[in-house]
Amino acid sequence: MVKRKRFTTTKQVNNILQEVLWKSQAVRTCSAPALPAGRITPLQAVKLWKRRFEERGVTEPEQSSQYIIAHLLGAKTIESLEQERLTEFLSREQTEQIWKLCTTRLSRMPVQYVIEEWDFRDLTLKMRPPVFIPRPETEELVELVLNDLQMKTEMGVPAETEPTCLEVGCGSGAISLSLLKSLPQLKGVALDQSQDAVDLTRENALRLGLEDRLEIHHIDVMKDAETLLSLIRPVTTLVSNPPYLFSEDMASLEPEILRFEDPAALDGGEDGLKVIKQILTLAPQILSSYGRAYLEVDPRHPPLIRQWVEGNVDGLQFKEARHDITGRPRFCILQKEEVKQGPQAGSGLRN
Ligand SMILES: C[S@@+](CC[C@H](N)C(=O)[O-])C[C@H]1O[C@@H](n2cnc3c(N)ncnc32)[C@H](O)[C@@H]1O
Repeated sequence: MVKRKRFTTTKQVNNILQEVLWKSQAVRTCSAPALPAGRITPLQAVKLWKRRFEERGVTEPEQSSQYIIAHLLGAKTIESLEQERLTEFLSREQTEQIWKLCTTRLSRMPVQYVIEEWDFRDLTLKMRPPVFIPRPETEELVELVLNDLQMKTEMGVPAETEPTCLEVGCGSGAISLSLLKSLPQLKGVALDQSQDAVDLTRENALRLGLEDRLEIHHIDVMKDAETLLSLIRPVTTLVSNPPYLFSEDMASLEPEILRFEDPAALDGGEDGLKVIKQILTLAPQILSSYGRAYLEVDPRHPPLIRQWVEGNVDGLQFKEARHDITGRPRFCILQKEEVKQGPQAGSGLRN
């Protein structure tokens, strides 16, 4: 399968210098560069826009130009197009479309929003600002959950514990929809505090024909915990890529993120743990016995989470931290344990 790859791999890129450059070049209004006088080929357009992006300090100039032009030619990548296609003249309408979308990219809108779709594992998802654009490391989180769930299935899970999943903070639906696509027996519930995210997850579920196995709710876990607990039955899997950036790091995000993505999707408060702590507090009530929670986190988080859970949450055990392909501890796995009978059994947060 031809797949587009995200070029920026982390949420957090210090790009202050580029922001200064961008401002000093006074391209805030992003006036549309003039259309070429004569006819040009896709390859010439790629080159021309790569140069223009470079001149204006747009990140990933070559990939941006290539993805936009490939998209307008009905392909995912330039490499997947035949040489003939790349060297024949574009029509006037095609050229105008390329100019329009590339000019939008000059405003620093991420390419994923410009072309209105992106690939996540084997899915192509609709993308719309300000809903969070899925990152490559989250594909690793899905892989981790799938491996665990597949292992359980192979070991013969009893019928009464058919796999069910709750995702907190579904965004575009990337995680839930990937899990459902790979596991036909899985049913899921996805929620988000953002109505835009809820709408986009619903749209993506419909496009992929997965809507019958995914319940989607507009819920803020910080404010509507009771509504959530009254809505769902205990699930075997709780998964989340929550907002986990430390607030102080928000200002150094690249302009693509700062200007277009919902800050509530990224900002995890002073220590990046605001939403994570709430999810873990609720986890013992959300999970069925021995059900597991899988979280994507900042590399500084795993020891803090372990310590906090041990001191504050009954009935939940920190199992392990897993590393991403770059070797950084980015995923936490926790498991619901049976609590010995007592006044606080299964109640989540300790008093
Ligand atoms: C980092 S994004 C992840 C989106 C998607 N799961 C993905 O991996 O592409 C975090 C998501 O959590 C949502 N979120 C943030 N705070 C929340 C809260 N208190 N309750 C529910 N969802 C929340 C945001 O709206 C955002 O969609």
